[in-house]
Amino acid sequence: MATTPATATTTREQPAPSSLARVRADVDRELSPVPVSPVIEARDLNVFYGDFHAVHDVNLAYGRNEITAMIGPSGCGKSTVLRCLNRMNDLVAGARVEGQVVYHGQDIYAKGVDPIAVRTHIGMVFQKPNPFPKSIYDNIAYGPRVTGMKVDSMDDLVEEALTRAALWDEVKDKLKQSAYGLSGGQQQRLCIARTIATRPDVILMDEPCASLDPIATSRVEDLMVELREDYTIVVVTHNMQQAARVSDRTAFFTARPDETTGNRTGLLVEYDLTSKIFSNPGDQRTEDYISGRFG
Ligand SMILES: Nc1ncnc2c1ncn2[C@@H]1O[C@H](COP(=O)(O)OP(=O)(O)OP(=O)(O)O)[C@@H](O)[C@H]1O
Repeated sequence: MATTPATATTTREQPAPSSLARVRADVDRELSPVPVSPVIEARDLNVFYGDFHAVHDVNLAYGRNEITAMIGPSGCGKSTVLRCLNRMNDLVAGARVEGQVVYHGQDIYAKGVDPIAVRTHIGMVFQKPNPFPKSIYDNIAYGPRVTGMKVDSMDDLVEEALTRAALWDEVKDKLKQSAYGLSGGQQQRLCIARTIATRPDVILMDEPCASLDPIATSRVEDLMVELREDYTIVVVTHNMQQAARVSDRTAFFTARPDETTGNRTGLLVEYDLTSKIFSNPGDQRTEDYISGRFG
């Protein structure tokens, strides 16, 4: 069984477009070429929707306290892979997963593993902010309550989660008001706070800024970089500037058409440090994509 992620095997000389060069000094840091002691790892991951082979043989390790971006053209399987990482695909009719997702040494698809427990450790933030039709306070308290989490003071936990999500100052005087009264960007930070409240150590984000304006996007990106200190973050994004701005490592996926059926199966092309992917990718397909030649 292959456990090492795909890595570049060739060196290319053409530089990436300057707009994708790293622009945030606070993101850069020294990292080993592959993640040391990954928190979560996809091994020989294949995903099917009915007869359709959506994702082929993905091997990818997600480093502790790192932000990993998954990028690639529409339909290459990024969201499908993301949903495998906390068994969200269990909820999709007809979806079937083969291979392993190993979280702290445990295959989360092994017999007897409770998917709800998995999702409290590996939380997810979706493309559209989806607060519950409840107060701001109850949105945060909901997860700890339903999972029976032992909490000394719910008030403290709510404050802590909202503070970590950089929202406390904006909402501390209206905790009993409906979450629907918040702006889209605030709602997304509330959803991040709600995820944090169950004390996960991995946060999955599926295009978390897709419905936000540039200012709200920038707040969420800042938050991601702050949260990296305590969490392992995996983000699917269509926005290559965003991947270049916030992530430590980037995985580039593409979709390969089947010669007989024409069905397009997603595969991992290349995975490396973000600075390398956007300046000197090892695969022509990556370079074509990041330079806008296809996708
Ligand atoms: N619930 C589903 N049932 C059937 N096929 C699906 C389902 N979800 C995704 N697919 C198919 O699986 C493939 C991968 O989809 P996925 O959404 O993971 O790709 P993606 O790279 O995230 O795309 P996008 O960037 O457009 O969101 C696509 O061909 C898609 O049509």
